Amino acid sequence: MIIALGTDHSGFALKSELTEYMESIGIRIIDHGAYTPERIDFPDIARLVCESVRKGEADRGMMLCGSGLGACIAANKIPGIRAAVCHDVYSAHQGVEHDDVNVLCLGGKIIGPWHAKDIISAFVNAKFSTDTYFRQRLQKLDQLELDYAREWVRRNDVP
Ligand SMILES: O=C(CO)[C@H](O)[C@H](O)[C@H](O)COP(=O)(O)O
Repeated sequence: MIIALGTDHSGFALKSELTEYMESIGIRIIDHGAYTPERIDFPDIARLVCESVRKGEADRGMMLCGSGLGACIAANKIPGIRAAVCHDVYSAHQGVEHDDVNVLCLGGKIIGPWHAKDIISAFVNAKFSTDTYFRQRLQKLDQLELDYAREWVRRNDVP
């Protein structure tokens, strides 16, 4: 599996502790930074990670920030992205199985590397369910995205 990986400064230390493990379990990483611990805004990195997923360069994405929350909010602004903060193993696999989560968000100030490794393993080994009703819910998520994009276009008087 190919994972587009990104972090801001607050997740930088955790990212550094995870890459070797990820490669050891067969994950190929596309590293979108940050490459140093200097302050950097998570929306800028989330854009790169999510674009990588949207373009199909990566199968899934992973974003780190201090809490995981800012990264998750940013990622979920991007069409086609279903990001989730998962700080437990159950959410990490259930999120993929039921909701087709495609960007895992972790908080570098919240969890340590050992717990993060278990969560990553659960995330990458999980597959979206074949049950029709989960697919129907995804279609409803897409419809929400479309409806509000249309509303934005109307409100901003875009021809
Ligand atoms: O957790 C975050 C957003 O949800 C960020 O990664 C930052 O850690 C947090 O906002 C604090 O920012 P600062 O620039 O480190 O003060």
